[in-house]
Amino acid sequence: MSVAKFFDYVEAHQSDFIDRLRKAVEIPSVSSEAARRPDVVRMSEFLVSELETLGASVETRDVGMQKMHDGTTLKLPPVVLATYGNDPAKKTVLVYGHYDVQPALKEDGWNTDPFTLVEDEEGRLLGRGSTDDKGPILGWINVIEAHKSLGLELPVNLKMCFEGMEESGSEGLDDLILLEAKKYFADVDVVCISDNYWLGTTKPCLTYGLRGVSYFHLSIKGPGRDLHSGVFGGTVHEPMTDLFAVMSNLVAPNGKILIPGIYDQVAPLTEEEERTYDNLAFQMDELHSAVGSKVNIFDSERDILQHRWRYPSLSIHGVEGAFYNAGDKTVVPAKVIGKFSIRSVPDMEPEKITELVKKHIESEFAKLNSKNVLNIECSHAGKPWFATPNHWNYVAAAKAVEKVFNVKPDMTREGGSIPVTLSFQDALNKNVLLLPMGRGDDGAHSINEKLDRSNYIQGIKLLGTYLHEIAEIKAEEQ
Ligand SMILES: C[C@H](N)C(=O)N[C@@H](Cc1c[nH]cn1)C(=O)O
Ligand SMILES: [Zn+2]
Ligand SMILES: [Zn+2]
Repeated sequence: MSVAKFFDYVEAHQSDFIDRLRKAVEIPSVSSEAARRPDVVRMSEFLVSELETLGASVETRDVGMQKMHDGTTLKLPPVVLATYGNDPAKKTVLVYGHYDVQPALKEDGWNTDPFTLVEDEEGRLLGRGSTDDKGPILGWINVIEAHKSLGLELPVNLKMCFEGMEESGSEGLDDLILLEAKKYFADVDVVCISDNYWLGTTKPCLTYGLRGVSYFHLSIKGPGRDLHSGVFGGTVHEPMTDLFAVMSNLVAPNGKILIPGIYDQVAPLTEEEERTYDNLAFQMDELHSAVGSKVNIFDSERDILQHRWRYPSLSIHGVEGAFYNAGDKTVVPAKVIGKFSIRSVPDMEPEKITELVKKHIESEFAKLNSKNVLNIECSHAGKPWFATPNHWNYVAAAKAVEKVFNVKPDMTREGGSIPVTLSFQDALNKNVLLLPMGRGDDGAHSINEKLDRSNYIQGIKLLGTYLHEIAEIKAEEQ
């Protein structure tokens, strides 16, 4: 079938699709904040309603309770499972996305309210979740709408799995995938996830690798309450001083991780892998514009990509319990929790990472001779993922990119993490493809997150065309 009618529909309904994204961005579905949990649930209800209106069969799955760090529990948001089409003669494509978002406050430096979708004069659709991952999720829904309105059958059966905890470790989802592998997901042929970004700003890509992530909470407590630094400073072991001493020995300013043994598990770089970095559409100035300055550690594009994709990194994120407001409060915080994470790569194992981190931190803390109490916990961990990109799933996606963008896609890996990717690959034993919608400078997790109007609209065409190309794959190509 020619996709021309579908393309025309998408072009003509841009405003409707942007309105749908506007409604989604208005729901502040921040999974990491307990107070926002009702909004995360509201976001799931929004998706259910959109999908049901379009005639999909939808169910929500309760995935249990989340144990919070203070010992309380909180109900996890539901996983939305939906099916559109159920023809045994067609292939079945499972698509995954997440409807939760990272936190965002105007005071963080946003130019506009993060939970109001604003289109600027350059066609950038600004708002939290626009690119990560509400735009792509709605992309699939828009594809269904276009086909339904045009009276066209989808060329495949579409199964959807949308979760609300991806930004907080995908709690509960692995168990559901294992439970449903031979039931709800039994007839899945291939998996497609749109939840990452082009390498730069101009060329689409298909992605076949992700780093894993292990997130740590390092707490140090001592005094029974916050103290006056004038009265007690110099006379007590201060948790914040201990925390800074320990945390300053995690990573060097040049990015080298200081935890002994951490690089021992990293797979060596082969000549074959080295060649995959040749001719990628990635320029230093694109990195500078995505970062917002020229603070790159490495001077070559190749080194930058290798340190983003195939070497581990350690980032320090923040300190809970520390004084951080404007002004000069002279407090000694009684308990502080340092937050950091390690992006892991093949062949690193989360259990080994945690063991090495704990050993190193305990030994650094012991050197301080402090009477404070230290506790270190891994709050969530996901493994790195790697797929073979010559599967027909990738062939279909590459053809779709050529039809929509008139260019062959770059084949990339990604520095971020989507732990469920590996869960689907292992539990269903099916090929998984990452098919990004947004650009490398979208600012996911940052201030002023955006999705360009053209990426949203062309992205809808891409997702729809990919489904058509999957249907076109001949038996001998499989
Ligand atoms: C790549 C994806 N869009 C994403 O942002 N993933 C998150 C997942 C995560 C894990 N812990 C917290 N968030 C990421 O890579 O940070
Ligand atoms: Zn994210
Ligand atoms: Zn995401």
